[in-house]
Amino acid sequence: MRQTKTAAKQRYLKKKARKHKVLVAARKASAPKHKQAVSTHDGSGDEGTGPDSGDEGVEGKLEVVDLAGPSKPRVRIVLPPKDGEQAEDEEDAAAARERKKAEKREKRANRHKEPTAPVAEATEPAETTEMEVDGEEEADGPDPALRSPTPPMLEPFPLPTSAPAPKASVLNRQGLPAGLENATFVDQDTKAPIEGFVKPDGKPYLSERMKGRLGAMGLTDFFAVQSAMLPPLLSEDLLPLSTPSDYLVSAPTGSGKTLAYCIPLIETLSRRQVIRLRALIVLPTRELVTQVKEVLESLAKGTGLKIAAISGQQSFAHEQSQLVPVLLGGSSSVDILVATPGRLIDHVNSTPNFSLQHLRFLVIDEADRLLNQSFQSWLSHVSSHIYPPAQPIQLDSPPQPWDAIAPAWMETYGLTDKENPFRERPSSPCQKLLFSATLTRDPSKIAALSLRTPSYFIVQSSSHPSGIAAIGEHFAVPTNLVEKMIVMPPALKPLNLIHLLYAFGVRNALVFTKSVDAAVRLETLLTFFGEAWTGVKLVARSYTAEMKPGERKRVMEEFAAGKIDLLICSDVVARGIDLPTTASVISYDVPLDMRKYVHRVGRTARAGREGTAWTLIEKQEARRFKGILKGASHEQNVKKVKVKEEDLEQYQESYKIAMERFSEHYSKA
Ligand SMILES: Nc1ncnc2c1ncn2[C@@H]1O[C@H](COP(=O)(O)OP(=O)(O)OP(=O)(O)O)[C@@H](O)[C@H]1O
Repeated sequence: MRQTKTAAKQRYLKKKARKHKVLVAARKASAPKHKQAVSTHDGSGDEGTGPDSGDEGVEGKLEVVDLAGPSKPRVRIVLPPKDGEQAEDEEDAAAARERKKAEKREKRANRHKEPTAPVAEATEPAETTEMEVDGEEEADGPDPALRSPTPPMLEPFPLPTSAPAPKASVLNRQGLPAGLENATFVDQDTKAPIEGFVKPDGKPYLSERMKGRLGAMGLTDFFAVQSAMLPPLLSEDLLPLSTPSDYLVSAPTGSGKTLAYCIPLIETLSRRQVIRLRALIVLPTRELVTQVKEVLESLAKGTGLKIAAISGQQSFAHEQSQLVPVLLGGSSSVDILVATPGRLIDHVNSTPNFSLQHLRFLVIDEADRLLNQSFQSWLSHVSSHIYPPAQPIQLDSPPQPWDAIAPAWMETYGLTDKENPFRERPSSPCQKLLFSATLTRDPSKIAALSLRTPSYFIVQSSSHPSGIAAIGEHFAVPTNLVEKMIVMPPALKPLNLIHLLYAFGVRNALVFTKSVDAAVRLETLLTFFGEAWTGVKLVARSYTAEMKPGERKRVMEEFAAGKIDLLICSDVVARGIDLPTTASVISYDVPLDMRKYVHRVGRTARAGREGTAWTLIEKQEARRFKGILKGASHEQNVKKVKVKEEDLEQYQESYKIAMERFSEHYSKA
């Protein structure tokens, strides 16, 4: 035994000497040609990944392992492991095997991923297995596809993570107004009959006219957010004696937030005598501006209130002519203005006599979005026009009666209330109301609003509350929403979508893609597929911000009328848009964060209806998506659905034809 060991050792030392010679020869030979040495390898220059040197005389591999510089290539000999002395080499070999596997996987994944099309080649051999469709393994460790094929010395690219929720005391110190760290919770299932909606003293909150309007709209009961918000908002007068409190309201998508602020606005302002701009509603998109204006007009019938919208859908001059009567300073042609922030600031800056000094209500709907994006610093602009400036205003000529100066502004105009000289200077009666399905309580955003004695209301289901852990942000989805996800290899994503449509019978669906371009391409593919498919036909249309307003309106109407089965869009319609016929939402591309997820899925299951949200997840995205759900304590709500590879085979032939046409179509374009 001992002899055998000694003989082995001698053999080893001889080999070592031979290798040393080779090493010296290699040093000499490779010094000027080190680059070439790399290129004859795999091109990566990675340690331990190079192929065999091909030197038959040496039991091992000669590798250029590092390029310190042109004059100093470092070469090492990789020997087969001996008697456990080369544990490090074993690790190297294992690491190399892992890397090779990862490289193969990456190559396969790259073959699946056609960079310009929204789909991958259907003809690619499907590698789906039960495990992959299930995506189960992500729960235990990193997705193998995510194990980086890049050299091990590189740190993995960090994925975004949510910051831990700050404590209430910290939020207070950072400037969150008192009252906001403790929310009032309202059960989403609460309902209040409109007929018996009366004050504690038995007097009705609503006028007969308003009740008539709500009846005409088919409403019999108030939803939770309405029954919670109407009493405090309807208790104040048109010009309250004390300054009214501000409110922040977080309620799920489709829970009726629009009426929760439109009804009090109309009821309060219908008592006005002269027209002043007393309510301003700010919304992030044109679609929402139009939608809310329509709701207001419907509620305001018979009041004489004037409502206008400024969102850039009409020319600037036309909008100006709607807002201010010519030559009359401080006056207004409208009582209620619905606006996008950018256009609003344009008018504040450029429309003569346009003034916000009379505002009684400032409503910020989709507040988190509007507060998170600066939109030309719209909020500070608006704030500086609601409150009178500290210094007196220098006028070219003395103010005239028709200048219609708001009481709160009189002093700065050099005017005093002569009839009541002892009266305190009235502060602005402007009441701020913030609404969203994903409202932020980020102090840095909220502080800019200068809220007065604010209260915070959260409407959520008592049966499955969600997202309360994060004090900074609250997420809730509609009670009747069913949430599902399918995890699949990227190559099979289009076929999984097709399966949802043709086998699961998903119709009246909004499909979300990551970009406008992806939406248009998916529409093209589905149209070609539909033409090749011999079974049931369906109509898919893309809906993008690039379409003309008239075309967008027509497409919306066709979808609402059930003439379009599938409306494919980017996140432009994810917020606020109310299309009651939407039965399903499909996230063809995974939403980037929880907020986007909540707004997308909230296009269905609105106003107490049923609805299903599907999320299609490429295998390598699964871990991240689950992390997003987990961060909002929502992972239990989304059920995983398995789709077997054999179920997709039936579409292969039509899909191949569709892909050929698709490639032809885009090669011509
Ligand atoms: N009390 C009610 N009874 C019946 N339907 C209602 C009631 N209140 C609102 N609705 C309907 O519910 C739907 C959703 O309302 P709304 O658009 O205001 O939701 P939302 O909370 O603003 O949603 P999102 O956060 O997505 O903007 C609308 O079609 C609206 O007409």
